[in-house]
Amino acid sequence: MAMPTTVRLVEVGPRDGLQNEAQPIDVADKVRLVDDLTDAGVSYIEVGSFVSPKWVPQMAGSAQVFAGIRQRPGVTYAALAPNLRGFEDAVAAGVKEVAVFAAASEAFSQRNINCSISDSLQRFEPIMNAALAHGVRVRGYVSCVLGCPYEGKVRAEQVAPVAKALHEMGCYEVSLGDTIGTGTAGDTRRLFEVVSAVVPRAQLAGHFHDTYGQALANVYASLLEGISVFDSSVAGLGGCPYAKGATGNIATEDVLYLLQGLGIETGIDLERLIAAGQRISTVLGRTNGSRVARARSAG
Ligand SMILES: CC(C)(COP(=O)([O-])OP(=O)([O-])OC[C@H]1O[C@@H](n2cnc3c(N)ncnc32)[C@H](O)[C@@H]1OP(=O)([O-])[O-])[C@@H](O)C(=O)NCCC(=O)NCCSC(=O)C[C@@](C)(O)CC(=O)[O-]
Repeated sequence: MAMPTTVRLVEVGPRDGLQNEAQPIDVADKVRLVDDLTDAGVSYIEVGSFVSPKWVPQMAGSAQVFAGIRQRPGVTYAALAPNLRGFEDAVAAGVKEVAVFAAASEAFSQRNINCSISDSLQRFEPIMNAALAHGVRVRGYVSCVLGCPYEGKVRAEQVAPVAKALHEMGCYEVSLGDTIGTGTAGDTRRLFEVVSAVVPRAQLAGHFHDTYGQALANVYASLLEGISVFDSSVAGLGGCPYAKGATGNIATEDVLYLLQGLGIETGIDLERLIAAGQRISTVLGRTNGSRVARARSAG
């Protein structure tokens, strides 16, 4: 399998990253983060979520964030939508791309979106129809692809039918999420081998959390499997409110450094990205989760 020559990074820091913060974050700080990421050359930014504020309070101001950001032509500014209500709110906020999210584990599906996997897939159907009517593109997520906080190990054979269903209902890309960051490079290779039998590799993405320090190895393993889209989070922000102990996504700065070392271009300016991550880390009063950013600021 040839390694891809170009990679697209999906920046999920403003959404996956900030959704898990305990402290309130001002809309202005969220807007500044998205604008900084735009200025760093990021081509895809997940800005927020149109979910119930009772479930994820931190995403409550997403419409205001969309109203405040500078949108550069050619950059995708996306949001999560768990149901038709969320989709309609997203469209009203001017969102042109949404993501629906399912899980490979029943227990996580219940805890995260309060329904079974099969009910969630049915709930997405009206979103797909409405999206088609509004010219909105839909990306799909499958959570817990390598492990579940409630059920333990998850087999690739559990992931494949969920990814297939999302692809068949019209998601142009399906991102496979190692929500709790327990997966290894071997697990990752097997996952993509199995799932690519039902969804083409060009329409699959990898979404790795770094809880066990394996995320960068898993990105490399995915590259060896021909995967060329990765979700990452500036400064390694994040976690998941329904996956206790899960740390942030792999830091965008660290993936970028890996890719640059492989001669793979992304269009992102590493120094500006580091500055964006440092600024939001300071606002949140947290240690920057990017090893590359920490090393650069120490030097
Ligand atoms: C899906 C629901 C809404 C079901 O929640 P529910 O309680 O079953 O829904 P409901 O239809 O019974 O509605 C309950 C209340 O929520 C309201 N409501 C209903 N829908 C919306 C909406 N769209 N926006 C705003 N409000 C909404 C609705 O109006 C009602 O309000 P009330 O009458 O009680 O005042 C809920 O479970 C939910 O919002 N879950 C979101 C969970 C979430 O955002 N998780 C994090 C994202 S997933 C993730 O991080 C993983 C990922 C993608 O990064 C990949 C990985 O790492 O694995």
